[in-house]
Amino acid sequence: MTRADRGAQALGIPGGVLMERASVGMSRAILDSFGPLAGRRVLVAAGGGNNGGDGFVIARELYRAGADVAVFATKDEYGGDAAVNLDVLRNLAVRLVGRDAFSEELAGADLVVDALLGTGFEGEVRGDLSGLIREINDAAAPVVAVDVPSGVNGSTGEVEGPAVRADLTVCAHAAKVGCVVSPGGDHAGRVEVVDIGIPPEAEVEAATTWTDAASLRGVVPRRTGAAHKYSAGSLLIVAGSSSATGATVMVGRGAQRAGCGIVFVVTSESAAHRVDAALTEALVSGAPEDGDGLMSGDAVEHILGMSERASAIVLGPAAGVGEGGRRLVEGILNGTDLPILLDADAITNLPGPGALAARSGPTVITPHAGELGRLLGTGAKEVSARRLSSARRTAEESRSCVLLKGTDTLVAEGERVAVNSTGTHALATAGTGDVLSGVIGALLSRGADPYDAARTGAWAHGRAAELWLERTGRPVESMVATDLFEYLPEAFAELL
Ligand SMILES: NC(=O)C1=CN([C@@H]2O[C@H](COP(=O)(O)OP(=O)(O)OC[C@H]3O[C@@H](n4cnc5c(N)ncnc54)[C@H](OP(=O)(O)O)[C@@H]3O)[C@@H](O)[C@H]2O)[C@@H](O)CC1
Ligand SMILES: [K+]
Repeated sequence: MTRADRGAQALGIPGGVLMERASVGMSRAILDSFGPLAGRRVLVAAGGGNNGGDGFVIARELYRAGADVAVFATKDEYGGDAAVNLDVLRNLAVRLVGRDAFSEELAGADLVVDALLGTGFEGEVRGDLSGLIREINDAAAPVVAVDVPSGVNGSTGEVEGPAVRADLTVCAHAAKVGCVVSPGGDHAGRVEVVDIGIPPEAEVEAATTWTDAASLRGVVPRRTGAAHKYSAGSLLIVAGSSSATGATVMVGRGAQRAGCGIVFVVTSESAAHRVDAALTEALVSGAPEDGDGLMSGDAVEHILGMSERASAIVLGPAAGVGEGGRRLVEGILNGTDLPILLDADAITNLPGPGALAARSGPTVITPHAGELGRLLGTGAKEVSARRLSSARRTAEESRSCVLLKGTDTLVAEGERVAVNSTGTHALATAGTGDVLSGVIGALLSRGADPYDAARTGAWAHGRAAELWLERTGRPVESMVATDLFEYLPEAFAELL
């Protein structure tokens, strides 16, 4: 955003013009959501930078719409465009209130506009601003955040102290990373983006992008006229144990619904017949197991033999954690250059992200915060607090593609990070991760590169859950992972 903004000014567009366009657009979005505001009381809390400057213009616009507007400005002296716009307010019947009147204004407000801190903020909120933020969060009135909820790091989504909880965040030019990546994203409420007139010459390629349907156009591999089952992608799934067959079945069915031509499964010897019965179209075989019914390190030879018929491998779900599992993962990683997705137990069986760096074949890992916290040795809490940097760091150290699960599923590879735009709380249920592994595995088997396979898989998986909600009208709590199979084809259809 900073580069785009500077680029626009370097082309000769004055900063004040950008501020005016941003704030007029934001005001329109505010009126669309909360209007009409004639006769209603609006309190604008404006900080000392350009975010506060936006607040001054919004105050003027909402005043023009008939609102009774009060403005509290944190600074005595302003400079630049913010000063110009504050001076305009002095000529209007907008009330400029001091800190002593802030709490009373807040109590009487019908709407609060948070223009304290925007993209210029990082770290922890200093001084009296933290008190203001706490008061805003305790107030009854709905809150609109300007550009970023104050206290949220707009570039990372990290939140180190108090941060505004908004009902609506109006962003200039593009959704800020901090408004969509958790925990910042959980503070933003609904996010609306307003055009501020940045010309294409000043556009920059963002390292962090939003995975929506448009960004996936042309990415999903198609089956050609002459396809046979192998050319349509053949996936080898190595999963499950004598006491856990469900995960294996869900990976398999997810892969089939994502267009994989043929699915092979290797699971524990004593579980193979049950998986075979549940996966009609797949070829299932059993591998040597240990006394606990987990595939043992001795299974490697059988698996590598099977892999000769596959174009990609999914390794992990419910395969067990321990010495046998570690030998299994190590043997497969070293034994083939096929694209491999590691999930669940396979991730837990890795000694660290560096263990993947030596692979020459493409690798995807799909941890949740707990699994990634174990892999990095930092713990789930640290990963949840710093999702973007945790995913980036893992991608760098493992030289792999990392999909970090969550309400804001992140896909990181090299310098790039994609934030998924689909999904619902319905997905917070057992087995959905297994389905996701199958979907991404299928895309890998069909020739998609890891980054595209992971972000397409995340999008389609989330979209299938949304479609289930839309079509059935049932409460989110009642979805089970197998419900996704019926809606995955429709989700993919939206991308084709
Ligand atoms: N043309 C443009 O530029 C456009 C910009 N736009 C708008 O400008 C916003 C960016 O403006 P910005 O760069 O002025 O930064 P901003 O978010 O107001 O923060 C600076 C203030 O925060 C303060 N502060 C910082 N850290 C702090 C801390 N830890 N704890 C407490 N305070 C802290 C810092 O205080 P200081 O360090 O100076 O004491 C200073 O007062 C952007 O989000 C968008 O809304 C749009 O209108 C489009 C056109
Ligand atoms: K703000």
